[in-house]
Amino acid sequence: MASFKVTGGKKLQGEIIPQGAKNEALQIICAVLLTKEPVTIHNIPAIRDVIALIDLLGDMGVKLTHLSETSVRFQADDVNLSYLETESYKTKAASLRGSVMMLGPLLARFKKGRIPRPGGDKIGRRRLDTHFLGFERLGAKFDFDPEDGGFYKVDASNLKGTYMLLDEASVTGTANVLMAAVLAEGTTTIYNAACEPYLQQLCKMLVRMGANISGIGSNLLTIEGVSELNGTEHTMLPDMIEIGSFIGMAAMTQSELTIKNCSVPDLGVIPAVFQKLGIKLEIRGDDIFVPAQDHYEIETFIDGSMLTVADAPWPGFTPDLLSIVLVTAIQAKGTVLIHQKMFESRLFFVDKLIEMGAQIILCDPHRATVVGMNRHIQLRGIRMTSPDIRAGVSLLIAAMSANGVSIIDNIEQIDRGYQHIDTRLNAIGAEIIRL
Ligand SMILES: CC(=O)N[C@H]1[C@@H](OP(=O)(O)OP(=O)(O)OC[C@H]2O[C@@H](n3ccc(=O)[nH]c3=O)[C@H](O)[C@@H]2O)O[C@H](CO)[C@@H](O)[C@@H]1O
Ligand SMILES: C=C(OP(=O)(O)O)C(=O)O
Repeated sequence: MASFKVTGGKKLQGEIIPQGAKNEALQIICAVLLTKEPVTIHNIPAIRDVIALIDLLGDMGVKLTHLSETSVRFQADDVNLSYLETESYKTKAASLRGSVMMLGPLLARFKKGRIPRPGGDKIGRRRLDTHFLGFERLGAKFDFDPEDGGFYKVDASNLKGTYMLLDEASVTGTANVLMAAVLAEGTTTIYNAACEPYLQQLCKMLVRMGANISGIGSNLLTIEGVSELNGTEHTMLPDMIEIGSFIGMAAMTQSELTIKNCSVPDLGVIPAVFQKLGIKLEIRGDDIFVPAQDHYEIETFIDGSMLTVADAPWPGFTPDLLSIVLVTAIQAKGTVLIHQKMFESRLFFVDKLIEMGAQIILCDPHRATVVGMNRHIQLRGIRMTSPDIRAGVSLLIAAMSANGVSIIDNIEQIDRGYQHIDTRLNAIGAEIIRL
């Protein structure tokens, strides 16, 4: 288990380039299974989950050509389906959440698929019902017997397009069902589809491969099945969660930071939510400039009541940035209620922030009130463990703003989603040592 030793109180200065988007990469890389032709993908983030998924595809016989540090050509012309029966597949696929999205392409192209219960952040119950209900609507047979190796098995000898209303606007669920539907016979309509930029990017890539999809960007997707898809090239958007994390980091450390090439139109309400915390941002072309700010004051609602920041399916505010907003509010002036509606164990990390001196009341597993300290009291460095990716980075932000030295254990969690974060932040003034 690796750790970060963080010396707090260092200001950042300069420019940082966000990595390619983690959650987009996981969908896009699974989609290479849909064709036997080469698919070239650019701006791939060098993070643990993505590296693990690429390795897994390699083990399945997908040919990998590393064209540069961030570009890979994939060719799935000789996939070894018997690998799916092995212990190695089970262990590797179970190590990340994104692997579940191999199922849709496997069903579409090879008529069957299996996946162990996927990993990912332990942030509460993480159902897969939407995925399997969707596959069943397309005519697949689903089987899960915990006694039989713990695999979800799906058989789809004859996928047929249909109308379906998803039980939740699940991000990975929509991607999975969409990838199964593009090669199914006839018309599939997916209502209550998730429509994050990750999914919009996936749809655009599938269209370039020859798929027929309308309603892209909305919660109603219509797919006319085709019999084959061809190869393509795809470039990942910058990671909007990293961009939000850098905004929070700059504010908490009183740093002046330019976040480069943010693809601002794809950020939805993210900049506005940080602005509601009182943080000044300037959009300069496609960059976000965060000036050094000694103080920032949380807005109230129009009627004067306390601000609430809550997550919601896109175009609402992404749950993956709530932990960052929470930590950023610690040194604001004013009070904010953070309401994490989707996940039930994602706010427990606030106990570490409280130990550092933050004024936070955990109201229940879904809600925490942050009483901003307006820098009257500085956080103090402590030893802590990172429970999940976003809590991990929130703790890193807290440690970077604190007096003294902090140790953050279990930084493998951070590495799942943030590429070389220590090196990149040290280059602009942070003091983080990987132990
Ligand atoms: C690999 C990947 O892409 N992971 C992301 C993906 O996970 P993932 O696709 O696994 O998450 P889902 O979108 O399926 O659901 C996330 C949670 O939100 C709940 N839920 C979902 C939809 C809804 O309309 N109402 C609702 O309450 C679900 O019950 C679940 O607890 O989307 C999540 C929600 O944006 C993000 O946190 C994860 O980073
Ligand atoms: C929850 C997340 O990831 P995963 O779904 O991969 O666990 C995340 O990226 O914040």
